[in-house]
Amino acid sequence: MNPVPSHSLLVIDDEPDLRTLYELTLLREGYELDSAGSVEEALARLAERGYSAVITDMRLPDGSGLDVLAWLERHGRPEKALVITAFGSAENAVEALKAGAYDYLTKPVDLRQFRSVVASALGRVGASAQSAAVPAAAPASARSPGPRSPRAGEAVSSHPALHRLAGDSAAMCQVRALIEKVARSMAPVLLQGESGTGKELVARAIHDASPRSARAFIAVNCGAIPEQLLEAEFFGFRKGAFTGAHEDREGFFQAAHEGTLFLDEIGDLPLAMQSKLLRAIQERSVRPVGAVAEAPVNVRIVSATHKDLSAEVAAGRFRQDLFYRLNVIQIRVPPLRERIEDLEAISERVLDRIARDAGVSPAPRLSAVALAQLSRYAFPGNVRELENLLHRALALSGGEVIDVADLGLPEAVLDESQFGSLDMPDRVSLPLVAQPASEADDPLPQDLAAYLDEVERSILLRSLVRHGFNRTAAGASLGLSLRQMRYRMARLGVTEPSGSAGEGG
Ligand SMILES: Nc1ncnc2c1ncn2[C@@H]1O[C@H](COP(=O)(O)OP(=O)(O)OP(=O)(O)O)[C@@H](O)[C@H]1O
Repeated sequence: MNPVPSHSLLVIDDEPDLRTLYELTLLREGYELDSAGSVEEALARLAERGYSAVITDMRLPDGSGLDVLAWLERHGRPEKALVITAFGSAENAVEALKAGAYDYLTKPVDLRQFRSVVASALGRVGASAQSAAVPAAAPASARSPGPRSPRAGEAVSSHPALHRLAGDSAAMCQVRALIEKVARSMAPVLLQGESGTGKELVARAIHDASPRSARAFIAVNCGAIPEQLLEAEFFGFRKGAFTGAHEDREGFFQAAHEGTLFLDEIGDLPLAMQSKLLRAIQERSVRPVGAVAEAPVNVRIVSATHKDLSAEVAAGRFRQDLFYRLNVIQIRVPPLRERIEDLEAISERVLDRIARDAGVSPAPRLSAVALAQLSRYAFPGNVRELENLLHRALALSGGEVIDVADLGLPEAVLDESQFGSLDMPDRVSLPLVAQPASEADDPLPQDLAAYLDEVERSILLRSLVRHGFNRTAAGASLGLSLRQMRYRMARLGVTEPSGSAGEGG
């Protein structure tokens, strides 16, 4: 292998023998090296210069590897951090990953794995890992040392991969910010969310925004594989391992080598397979069925479930130690009804896609009334159900505009109380403008709509003032959701003074 002197590393360990071992291993790979024996020494070196990556032991005489991670984080440093933890201390590994470590290794350190993890941290994908089982080699992705993670309050520069997730609700923005943050590390991610919410799309975005994007993203639906085939599918098999095994075949792990393995419906994995998966994750190596030796693999695991996995653990259906390994970082993908303000953007995106696939141009649009009706539907099947509904509606409409009739949503399935209609008759203003009997002869407004608008505007303003311009609270006091409140304010041109509470809690 060609030396790559441009990569510089800082190795932190208080045991001189181990330091020497790491140094010899890494020097042979062509890296430039510095070493330190304590937190204090490490921070002094880091204050002097930057490195491509830092490799630190967890336990140090004057502190812990986490202190080094915290310093890097505090100073917005771009170095990737690898942490070496004592064997069996999963808590430490999890803590390190949560603190921003790129990856961890357990003692005693397997040198082949060590080289491979360092290469992966430096973006030298494939540099020193075994490659027999690797699918078509792709060029190593160039590493650009960006910030370690977005600081609080800092705008997240969004990666193109994130644009596939339509919607700008607060919940969706948070999901995108988390994806961007976790994409850089090796930490396992657990996606939790109802069926059809977009978990696979999120998993793909994590992969595409990560340094592994040039390698494979392998998606596996754990619930769809017959139990007796699981081991062969996950780890591959050797020719002759069982009847019908006419040739060697790689499994999901080998196919995802140096890439990402997405384990969908992980809660459906039988207990026996859970043990084997845990072992593969801990050992970072797999043994194909019928093989004698294990082969190292470098795979990032993203898993997903619609189940409450901690309840599954409590019920004895899911291994606690595996849950612990998979759930280092959790991202909740909320149901569509909790971010109904995303409906328009997602519908547009879906209609564009359907039209493109069908070769139709321009893409059809939802009429305002159709959108209002959709927003009153709870979407138990989430975005996937919306997609199916739009497919059907498009076929029925046959034109450029999809209207209420094309949606085929019976009134009985629409929920006014929770989701509210944008076009509903005004429940607030009508009773309030009813005049007392003594005023029965007062002149009637010449423009009823404008008159009612004025009444509504004044009520909205009074309630906003009373609630310090907190739109959520003001809306709630009038029996309106935040979305309805926003719509009415926009329609009537009611604005809030700058610096006010806005949406509030
Ligand atoms: N924010 C979004 N913007 C655009 N399309 C989306 C969005 N979220 C989901 N989709 C689309 O909705 C469909 C369902 O998404 P996906 O398969 O990722 O959901 P899932 O949560 O993994 O479902 P399941 O749990 O059933 O496997 C996909 O076609 C996906 O492209």
